[in-house]
Order: sequence, then structure tokens, then C-alpha cells
Amino acid sequence: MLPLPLCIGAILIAYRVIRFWKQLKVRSLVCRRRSSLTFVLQFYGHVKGYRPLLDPHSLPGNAIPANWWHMGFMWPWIQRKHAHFNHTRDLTTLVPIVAGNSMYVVASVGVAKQVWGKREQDASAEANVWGSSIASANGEDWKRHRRVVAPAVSPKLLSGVVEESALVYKKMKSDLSADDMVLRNLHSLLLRFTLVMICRCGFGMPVDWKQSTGNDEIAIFDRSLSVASTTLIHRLIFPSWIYKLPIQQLRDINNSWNAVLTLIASIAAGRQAEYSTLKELGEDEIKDLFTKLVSSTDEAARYTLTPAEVTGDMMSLLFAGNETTSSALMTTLVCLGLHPKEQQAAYDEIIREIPSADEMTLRNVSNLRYVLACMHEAHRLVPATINLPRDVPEDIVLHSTIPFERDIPVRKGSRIMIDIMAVCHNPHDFPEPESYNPSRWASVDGKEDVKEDVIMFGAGPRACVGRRFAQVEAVSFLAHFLRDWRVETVLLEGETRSAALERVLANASMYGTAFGLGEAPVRIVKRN
Ligand code: HEM
Repeated sequence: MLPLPLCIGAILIAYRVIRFWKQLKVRSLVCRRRSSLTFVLQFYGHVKGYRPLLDPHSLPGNAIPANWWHMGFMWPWIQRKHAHFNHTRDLTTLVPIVAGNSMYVVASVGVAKQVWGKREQDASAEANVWGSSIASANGEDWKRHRRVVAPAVSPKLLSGVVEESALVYKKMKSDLSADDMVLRNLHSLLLRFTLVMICRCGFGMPVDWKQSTGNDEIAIFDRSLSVASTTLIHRLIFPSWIYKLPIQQLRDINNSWNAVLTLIASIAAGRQAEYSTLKELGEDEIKDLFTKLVSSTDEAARYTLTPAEVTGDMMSLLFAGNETTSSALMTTLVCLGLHPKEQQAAYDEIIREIPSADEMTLRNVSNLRYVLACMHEAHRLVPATINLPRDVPEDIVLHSTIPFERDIPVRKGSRIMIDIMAVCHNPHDFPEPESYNPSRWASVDGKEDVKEDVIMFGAGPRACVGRRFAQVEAVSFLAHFLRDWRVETVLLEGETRSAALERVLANASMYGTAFGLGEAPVRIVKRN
């Protein structure tokens, strides 16, 4: 007779082996080669892929850093240049041997767009931390959220983004005291910029550039939201019971989150009362997203949200829009600091299209196509999102073309991971993917848009609902900043610019909820 622990161990091992084998088998037998006339079920071996011990996206997989036996959660970034067998596969599988679930991994624009384009796709359950929201809901509920939030990102709101960015930038500029200085905290400044912009244009709360120590509603809101935004990642990773443990830091996080949610609910109630007046003045008076969302709690609204759903949506907008935009801006400035020709072309476009900073409008900001291209290209090199998980609620078929044409049925209940890093660095989609080349997205004279898909924002029905918000905010900021300052990324002694780019990229990591470069010293020199 075997002792009990050995029996349990043997059963667990047998379970994992059978499960592993079953997952491999399912993913191989369903693979069909496509011929011109018929689909023939054939056995082509497994859909090639990764067979790690642990799922790198699981809790233990996240905790253990990448090493020779463990991929680590940063693997899409670390392997971006040679991912998916040197980019010879547009779809692979990841089947963990010991712990975690298997998934399909998408590595090209073509297959990613098929996934994004399907109606049958669910946001992954992890997005559910604030209850029902646009980021977490699925099916009819998600449609209701989307029908309220998407039209709220209106030209009126975007014009407000242009106006507010001028005001906030002016305050930020007053902190930049010298005409020639090395900024070691540019990322923090950008984070503050994007947070203040979300507060002003998203929540309609006119918080100031400098955080106030006062006790008025705006100051308290600013401070609570700042804490919430820096602890979002904890909120996402840890289960709710963790906050009940007697650990002061966790309790502090929990308290500030409760404070922020209560505050949002009480501001919403105030806005609800205000909205009754605005209704008489006309809907056009509503400038910020929050009031627009609150107006949907009115029974007479075409699509209605509950107050809790409005709070959930606002938290999603904060979560999705703050660190992502500041990370994209940081990478753009660092890349322009290493590419003076491209920076000059962006500067020339700003002066050509908007001769005076006081004349910035949504219309002329939208003409800054090359400036936008500079941001897209930086963002492609270092996307703010590492990967996007999708749960498949219905059987679907994905069409793969690399290394050969075939249809791959994906069963209901499967998970698909869009490896954004591999997609953005795939040489089939972006020739010479490691070089910074804004003219992929727009010609230098800004006249011609190259029709690339801006896949960094997703695509299809669940694409980023704040994409225009982020683009207008970022381009407005760049138009002010580059007009005033020439940017140089600080080089080490004897270092070439391309070596500096590699060095800076080597520091890329998750900073809060967004992937990015973090801090990198940047010298700014005042233009005349
Ligand atoms: C550079 C900045 C940004 C990047 C890179 C980005 C990226 C993305 C991506 C890739 C998705 C799709 C996720 C998926 O397919 O699962 C997404 C969704 C979303 N984004 Fe953004 N985003 C940015 C800025 C913003 C801003 C400023 C806002 C709000 C003001 C925002 C709000 C949202 C929301 C609410 C969703 C969920 C949409 C849905 O599920 O229907 N994002 N974002």
C-alpha cells in the first residue's frame, strides 16, 4: 500500500498529464487545412506553440520572474523580436504542463482583427472589479454601456480636451523654470497631466495642476483619485478578501478606494440634480463624460444605466485612459529625443498648421497628422498594453495564413490571448519593426494618411472607446510641448542614438496598469 501523500501526488500528476494531453489533442485534431475546394479534417500535429510549466499569466506565473524554466508575464515584450518561432506563425498555442489553463495566442494583425471582429467574444473576467461596467460587461449589458459611453466621446467633449490641455499645459510649464534643463521626472509630470485631464474632461472636476491640501470637494477628490490611480494594479491583482487581512498598507488602499467610490456616488447624486437644470438649457451644455453618463440614469433616457454602473464606467475610463496615455506620451518624447529629423518634421507641421498656440482648436489639432503619426509609431514600438485576453462564448473559426492557409476552429469556452507586442513587432505587418519610422502612419508633409490599422487601440466592436480622447489629448499636449521645447534624450558617454534606444527599451516594464518606459532623463531646450 502506498502512503496517502504519495497517492494524492500520483493522482495529481496523472490528472495534469491527462489534462495536458487532452488540451494538446483538442488543439491538434481540430486543425483543418484549407484547400481551394474543400475543408479536409487532417492531423497536422499540434498547433505549434509554447509548453511552459506554469501559465505565465496566472498568479504564481506573475510572481516568478522570467528565467530559463519560466516564461514570466513579461514574455511578450522580452521575446517580441523573435516571438512565435521568429514570426513564422500567426497563431500559436500556450499549453501549461503543471499549472494554469491553455490558450490560443494571436501574433498578427490579420488574425487579431478576426478575433476583434467577432461578435462572439467576452471581456475576460478579471475586468470585473467594479461590477458591471463597459470594460467588464458582456452581451446585451455591454451594448447598453457602449451605447451610452461611445456617443459621450463627442466633438464637444474633444473640443473641451483641446481647451483644457492648453490650460493644464500652461500650469505645467510654469514649473519648468530653466531654458535648458534635464528632466528626470518627465513620466511623473505626464502622469499628472493625464490625470488632471481625466478629472477635468472626464469627471468635470476642475482640479488644479498642483495638488491642493485643502478640504474642499475638488481637493479631496483629487487626492483620493490620485491614490486610487496609483493602486489600481493592486485592486486588479488581489482578490477582495486580501483587504480584510490585518496589514495596514492593504487597509489603507482599501480605505482610499472606498472613499473614492463613495465620493463618486455623492458627486453623481449632485450631478443628477444639476442635470435637471441642464435638460432645460439643452443637452449641449453637458461638456464632461461624467455628467453625460449621469444623464443616462434618467428614466427618460434612450439607454439607461444604474448609478452603480455609472461609477463602474467612470472607474473603467480612469483605469483605461490615464496610465496608458501618459505611457504613450513618454515613449513619443523619448523617441523624438533620439530622432531629431522626425522631431523637426513634427515641429514644422505644428508651426505650419497652428501658427499661434492660442489658436488651437479641435479642427486644426486634427490636422497634425504627422505629430499623431509620431505618437502612433512610438506606441507601436512600446504598446501600453502587453496582451488582450478574450473568452470565447461560442464556437468560432480563425483563419491562419502563416505558415500556410488553414482554418482553426476554436471551441466555446477557450481563451484567446492577443499578443499585442508580437502583433506590433511582426515584420510581415510592419517591415523593419524595430526602427522608429512615423511615416508608416502619415507622410512627412502630413497630407497623406497611410492606411495602417492603429491596432494599439484594439479594433472591432470592443475597440478602445476613448481612442479619440487619447489621441486629441496627446496631440494637443505634443503641439504645446514641442512648440516650446526641443527635446533630446540624454545619451551616456560615447553612446550612439540607436544604442540609447536599446538601453531605454531594456527598462520597459509595467508601471502601474500600463506598459511603458518609466522614467528616462530627457533634456529640454527652450525654442525661441
Ligand atoms: C494611449 C492610450 C490608450 C490605449 C493604448 C488604449 C488601449 C485600449 C485597448 C487596446 C482597448 C481594447 C481592449 C480589448 O480589446 O480588450 C481599450 C478599450 C477601452 N478603452 Fe482604451 N486606450 C487608451 C486610452 C483610453 C482613454 C483615454 C479612455 C477613456 C477616456 C479609454 C477607455 C477605454 C474603455 C472604456 C475601453 C473598453 C471598451 C469596451 O470594452 O467596449 N482608453 N483601450
